[in-house]
Amino acid sequence: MAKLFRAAIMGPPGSGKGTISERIAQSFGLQYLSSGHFLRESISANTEAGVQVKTYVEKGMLVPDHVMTRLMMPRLEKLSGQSWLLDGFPRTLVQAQSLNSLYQLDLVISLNIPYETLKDRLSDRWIHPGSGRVYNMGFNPPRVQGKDDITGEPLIQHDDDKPEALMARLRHYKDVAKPVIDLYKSQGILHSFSGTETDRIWPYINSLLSTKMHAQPLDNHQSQAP
Ligand SMILES: Nc1nc2c(ncn2[C@@H]2O[C@H](COP(=O)(O)OP(=O)(O)O)[C@@H](O)[C@H]2O)c(=O)[nH]1
Ligand SMILES: Nc1ncnc2c1ncn2[C@@H]1O[C@H](COP(=O)(O)OP(=O)(O)O)[C@@H](O)[C@H]1O
Repeated sequence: MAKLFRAAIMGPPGSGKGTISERIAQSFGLQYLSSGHFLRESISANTEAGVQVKTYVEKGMLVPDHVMTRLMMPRLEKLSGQSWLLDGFPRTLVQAQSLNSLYQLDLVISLNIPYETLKDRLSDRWIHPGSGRVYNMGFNPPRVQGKDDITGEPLIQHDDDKPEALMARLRHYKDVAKPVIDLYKSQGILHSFSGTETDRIWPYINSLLSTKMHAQPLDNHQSQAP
């Protein structure tokens, strides 16, 4: 059996993390964990964590590090025998250090997408709040306008995806992400991809993952016959 593979994807809001993660999960069988999805799930289930994080998420502010770590770690522990891909976590240096103390990542993907592209995409982004499924009216529209493909429920737009909130969000993202990116660069596991179209970036990510996952040394303990 191949060794476990652990990856994270980083990039500003709208850079295509969710879209690319879905392709990675499908093509390579990694478990996909999205911090934003877990947060929204806790909020709609009205759990203790959900009550704690609601105001931050609604205002587009970062949830405090210790709350985020407490939300994510148990979910990673449950996946102890599996390969996974993290989206949206770690977002700060403190979160990255907490993660590092428990798991060594094999690969971090960083997406660099021009501001104008992000602005256009997010103003066209519609979400199914129950599942986190993401649509774009030009790129991947729902089958029926304004309705989720699976449940038929209405789609919504996040207030913080509107252009007036976006510039501040992107600036903030850059400030917070820089030390995290530097950390992963210094560990030699950071791979950056630039471009304006997911479909053009995807083949490079696909080929990187194929190489990296096949290059993983076999785990002798698990591969030996009993
Ligand atoms: N026009 C266009 N839209 C895209 C492309 N890639 C992703 N999107 C859309 O852009 C929005 C942001 O993508 P998403 O994966 O949610 O980004 P995230 O915020 O980084 O997770 C969504 O509405 C996607 O459907 C692309 O190459 N072109
Ligand atoms: N790792 C994190 N640390 C702190 N807050 C987070 C984290 N991940 C998500 N959030 C919160 O959840 C919101 C939605 O996150 P996400 O779905 O990743 O959207 P986006 O990529 O559009 O920022 C963020 O605006 C922030 O409030």
